[in-house]
Amino acid sequence: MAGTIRLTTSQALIKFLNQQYIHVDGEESAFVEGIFTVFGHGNVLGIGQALEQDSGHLKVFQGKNEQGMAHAAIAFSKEKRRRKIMAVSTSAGPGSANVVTAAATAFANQLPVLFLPGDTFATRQPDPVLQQLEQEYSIAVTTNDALKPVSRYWDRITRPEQLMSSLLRAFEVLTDPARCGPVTICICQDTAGEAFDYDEAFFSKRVHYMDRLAPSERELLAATELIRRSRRPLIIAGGGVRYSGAREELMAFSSAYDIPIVETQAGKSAVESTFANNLGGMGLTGTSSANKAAQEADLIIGIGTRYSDFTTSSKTAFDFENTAFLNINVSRLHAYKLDALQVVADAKTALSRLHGMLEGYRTEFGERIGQLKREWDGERERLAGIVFAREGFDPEVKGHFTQEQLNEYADALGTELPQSSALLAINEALAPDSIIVGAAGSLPGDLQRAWSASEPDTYHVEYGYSCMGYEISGALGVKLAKPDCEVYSIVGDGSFLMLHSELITALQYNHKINVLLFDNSGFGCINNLQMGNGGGSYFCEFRNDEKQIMNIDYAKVAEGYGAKAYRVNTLDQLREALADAKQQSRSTLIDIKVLPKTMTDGYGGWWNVGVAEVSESESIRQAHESRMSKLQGAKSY
Ligand SMILES: Cc1ncc(C[n+]2csc(CCOP(=O)(O)OP(=O)(O)O)c2C)c(N)n1
Ligand SMILES: O=C1C[C@@H](O)[C@H](O)[C@@H](O)C1=O
Ligand SMILES: [Mg+2]
Repeated sequence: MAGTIRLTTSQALIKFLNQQYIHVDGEESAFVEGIFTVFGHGNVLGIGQALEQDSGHLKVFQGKNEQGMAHAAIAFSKEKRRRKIMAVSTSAGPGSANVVTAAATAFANQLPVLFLPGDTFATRQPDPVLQQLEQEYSIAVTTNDALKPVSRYWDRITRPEQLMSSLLRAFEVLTDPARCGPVTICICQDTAGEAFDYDEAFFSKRVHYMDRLAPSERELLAATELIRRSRRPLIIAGGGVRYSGAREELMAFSSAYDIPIVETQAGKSAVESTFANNLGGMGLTGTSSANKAAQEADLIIGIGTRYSDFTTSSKTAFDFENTAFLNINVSRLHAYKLDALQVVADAKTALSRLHGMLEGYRTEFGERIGQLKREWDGERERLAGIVFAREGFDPEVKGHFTQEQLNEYADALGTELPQSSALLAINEALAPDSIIVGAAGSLPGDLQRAWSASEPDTYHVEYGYSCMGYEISGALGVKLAKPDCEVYSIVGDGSFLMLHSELITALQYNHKINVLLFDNSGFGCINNLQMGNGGGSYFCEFRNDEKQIMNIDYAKVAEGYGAKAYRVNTLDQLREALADAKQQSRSTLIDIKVLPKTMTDGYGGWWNVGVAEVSESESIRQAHESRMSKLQGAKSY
């Protein structure tokens, strides 16, 4: 037997993390980049001590909020195509409770992150230790059990030697493209400092091979037969296309056979928006062109998509009677959806294999693709040119606010800027290789429809969980992954207020991010949702007890942190601020006051939401009826 080495559990953990490598397409690199920490009594004396003694190549970051730093870790692995991760170390109790939301975000998006929350004492000697729940039905239940449903692998370390088998399971999951996601290893706070004679072999360099899963001959033959039978197949490009790095194969496949492409939020910018066959966003927040193409299609080829309700317009986006589905996905769970023919395989490999088998085939879309694309380009131009007027203004979201109410907003916020024009002006001004980051509110809808990503992999919107607060933390994670790119967080005022603490971390460590804050003084998209379904405007506008609209000086908040800040009420000011922000070496925030109801809306999508079945309001009763009638045409599972 090889020798042993005496280490604490935490020292062994850090030593092991330093020895994990990943191998993809012949390239090998270290898998764990670093570790975010907020120290408390549950981790500072264990993991804190181990890092202080010898962190190896791991970069150590001090987070400001556990959820925020975990979101940065998620964004990092998303940007690195799941081929490099960050670990997240928290204290016990509230520190670990704070990462439940982030673990759920990582879970829904299938992004690998290693969570290392502290836990109660294994010996139970001091029970109840500070922050212990003392659950009556079981002393073994701690806050960390709340992480079980949002972890792909979960374990609790109560003895130092358990760490070895636990970490092997953890890294097997973290490096599997079909099952990866958040992995949680809770470490009891006494165990964290306890020593053990570890087998030295445990710390040898380990290489995890992320081999590309190839389709079987049976799958390929069935898929080509299905495509050949189809006259109008349509590709939905999901996140899997980006994780697989299948841009070239997808473009070649689409061009060779004239197959239009539509994009999900996660798949957007897998192929640049300017590509002739790319019809843009699909579904509820999609373009009219993509949604029309989906209705006209007789075969949907879903590549690396999990078919969320936003993508399928709650299963109304297709002519289900006459449309077949072909799913290419590394995950069997997703490949099985919508009764599809399943090709359980890596996107890049599957596309290149299929390409060679379809000689002579061509779809009937022909000129229709260019026609649909031009149609949307025209609509984009209209959106960019919208100008507010004090009289007779017809906002994109219609019939909710009167002209007087819109004027009241214009006065209170001192602005006449429509959201869509501001966003498109930003799109025009930013360097094409800038990366934009978003997650929640009305902005992801505008972005999926109207943002032109003229370079691949420049669009980073977390919409698997659409978690408010991801936008700024996520921008930090993206910057850490791509330090040479200019990174822009596109965030609503509601999301900003919910969580922006990692802006301080970005300032602290000099990782420049730019925050583009769209302030419409409210939870705008939810206000649209309630009013669009027959309700009133109820607790979604930011008004005080006197019903006055709140006007918060967010630029001042950012200045307080040390960021360079700008106040913007016109397109000219916006362009100037963007130009100046680009010259800065420190993080910036542009406080853009925009009018409510001026985000994009419509374009053929539909969302099945829980409208009240009985109500005193006629408009709500109508909304319920219209939902029921829409559901008649929806696929029921
Ligand atoms: C953590 C979290 N809580 C609640 C929601 C539900 N939600 C979605 S969007 C939204 C309001 C967003 O407001 P804001 O960021 O100002 O964007 P706007 O819609 O006004 O553009 C809320 C409350 C969410 N997505 N995430
Ligand atoms: O409830 C929601 C509605 C969506 O419009 C929004 O983008 C998303 O953040 C959400 O949670
Ligand atoms: Mg808002």
